[in-house]
Amino acid sequence: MSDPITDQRLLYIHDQLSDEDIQREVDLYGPLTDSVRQLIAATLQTEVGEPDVRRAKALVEEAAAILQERAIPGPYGVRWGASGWKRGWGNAADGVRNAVAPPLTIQTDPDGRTWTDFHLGPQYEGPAGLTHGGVSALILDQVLGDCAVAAGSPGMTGTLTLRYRKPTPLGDLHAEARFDRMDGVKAIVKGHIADAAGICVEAEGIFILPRWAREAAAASTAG
Ligand SMILES: CCCCCCCCCCCCCC(=O)SCCNC(=O)CCNC(=O)[C@H](O)C(C)(C)COP(=O)(O)OP(=O)(O)OC[C@H]1O[C@@H](n2cnc3c(N)ncnc32)[C@H](O)[C@@H]1OP(=O)(O)O
Repeated sequence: MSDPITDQRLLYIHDQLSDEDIQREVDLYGPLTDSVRQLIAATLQTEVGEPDVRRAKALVEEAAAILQERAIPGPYGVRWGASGWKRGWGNAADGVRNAVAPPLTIQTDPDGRTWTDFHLGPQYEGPAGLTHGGVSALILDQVLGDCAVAAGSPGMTGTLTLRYRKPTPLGDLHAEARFDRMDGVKAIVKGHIADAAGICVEAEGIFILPRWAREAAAASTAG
């Protein structure tokens, strides 16, 4: 039987790709992912006739078959190249190869604040015309998690508390986070999503490096 911690560790991969090779992959797969993202929105919004829907379905299936001819068997994981360039390309919030990701481009200011301006299309709808609350949670989890990383305390989300203050529209939005404090091994980070009129969702996250990773880090420092 597989052990989830071992399985997770195996997906942190140092493959030593050069920056040039990684950039080539960004240039190749980034546009493919954008095309699939367009396809997702088009699938939702199309009003063409039945023959065109059937033709589109066959073309999509053909494209999927081409891509599946050679493919990894499971998740992408997190990979590092020779220079340390980190690729979480399967990440559901900001993965370069994940068409489900909005995607977010998260910036970090010199003072440690993380932020992103992003656009949510119709595929992220919950209540009519508004952002799905779970999508807001996805975005805040990532922006707050990256803020913990920037503060030098990377970790898994232990607890994420949200307060939905007013409905979040679809369209152009902003999210940001600031490191608040450490409480033992727990990094506490606060943030929000806002539209042009102000804050829609507030969040507080507790990020914890799992025990196995803390023990590995302590062992490498001791060694
Ligand atoms: C591996 C590296 C990961 C790096 C990721 C960077 C990605 C960045 C982007 C990320 C964005 C996306 C991110 C995602 O999507 S992360 C995906 C969603 N999160 C998960 O799946 C996490 C699942 N849970 C776990 O893995 C473990 O339970 C964790 C790691 C959370 C703690 O397990 P661990 O065995 O280490 O805990 P411990 O028993 O030694 O306790 C230690 C302390 O923590 C306190 N405590 C325990 N649990 C919780 C809790 N749930 N809330 C609040 N506090 C909690 C506990 O009381 C104690 O406090 P104190 O008594 O000392 O005061």
